[in-house]
Amino acid sequence: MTNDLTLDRMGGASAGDFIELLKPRVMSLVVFTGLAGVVLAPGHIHPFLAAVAVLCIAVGAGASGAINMWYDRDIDAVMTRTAKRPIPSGRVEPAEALGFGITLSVFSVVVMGLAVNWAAAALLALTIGFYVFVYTMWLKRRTPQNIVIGGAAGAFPPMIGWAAVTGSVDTASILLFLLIFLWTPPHFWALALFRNSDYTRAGVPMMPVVAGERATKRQMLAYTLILLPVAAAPSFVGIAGPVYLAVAAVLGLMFVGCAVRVLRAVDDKPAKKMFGFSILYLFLLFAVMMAERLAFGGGAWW
Ligand code: HEM
Ligand SMILES: CC(C)=CCC/C(C)=C/CC/C(C)=C/COP(=O)(O)OP(=O)(O)O
Repeated sequence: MTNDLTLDRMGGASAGDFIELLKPRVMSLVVFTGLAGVVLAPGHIHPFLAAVAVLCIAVGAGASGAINMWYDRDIDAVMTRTAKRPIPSGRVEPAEALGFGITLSVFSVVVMGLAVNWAAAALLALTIGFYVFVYTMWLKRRTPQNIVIGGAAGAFPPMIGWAAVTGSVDTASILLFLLIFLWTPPHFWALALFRNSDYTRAGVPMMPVVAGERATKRQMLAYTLILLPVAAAPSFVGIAGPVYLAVAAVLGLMFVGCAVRVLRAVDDKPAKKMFGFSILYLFLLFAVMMAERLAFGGGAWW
């Protein structure tokens, strides 16, 4: 027996390789926003069921990441950032990854349905399907709007968490969806700007490849500006209060500042900084929303 994951072989691949298929770093923030949906929703859920719901979101998100890696194995092999992934580097067979992803997808949806409710399960299934079929298989290789439309997949988790508590979709949960939906283009295009050569080599029509750097940067600025009122809105529909509003305003202006610096930049540095800040921005917004809710209770006091 050994604890070393690399020695813990499963049909030629290590357990660590299968964990890598779940895209754990990207999915951590997805799970965090899903947890926020659970915390912010009105009503009560048993803490054990809340944990099951968040776990199902985590497993479903990871599973769809594994299917994405199966489908994208050809382009992942030619991009520097992704070439060392388990499938292109030959550590995991494509069929193994696909089977792993499908099994975990079905498992996450069925457990969510049986243990929590079928509204949350249906939304989870929709999200997995959106990431796999709409983003990965349909849009990613066809249009520079791939991540604008496909980005909806990453925006669903708070709605899934919310539905786990309420069994429904509400205006407030749609607002949380909208916040992530509008955040995704500046988040991703910041990365695409400094990974432009990867996407060009792989023939993926990301916005900087197709429309050029200048047009991409202008659109990023537009999205950060639209985000300002949308990110403030939770304080006006009862799911956040004045502390969140102040934080959203400051972080929102900083995000706009990042976009302005990217627009003026002659090198990659500001884009790299903006990508890092985008993750901190979304994490802090949802953290403060949750903290304020847990500290002060419902939105009626606002
Ligand atoms: C269509 C939408 C999205 C696209 C195309 C996208 C794309 C990417 C890419 C390509 C990376 C680099 C990953 C790597 O280096 O392996 C990344 C990183 C990241 N993304 Fe996104 N993303 C999207 C939406 C989201 C959403 C919705 C979240 C969470 C709410 C998210 C959270 C993260 C995080 C936390 C990282 C950093 C991972 C690390 O530490 O390396 N992304 N994203
Ligand atoms: C079920 C559930 C909750 C799903 C969440 C889905 C989700 C997080 C979607 C976000 C989209 C995402 C991480 C795209 C990565 O782009 P890519 O796949 O083009 O990135 P890559 O080049 O790194 O493979």
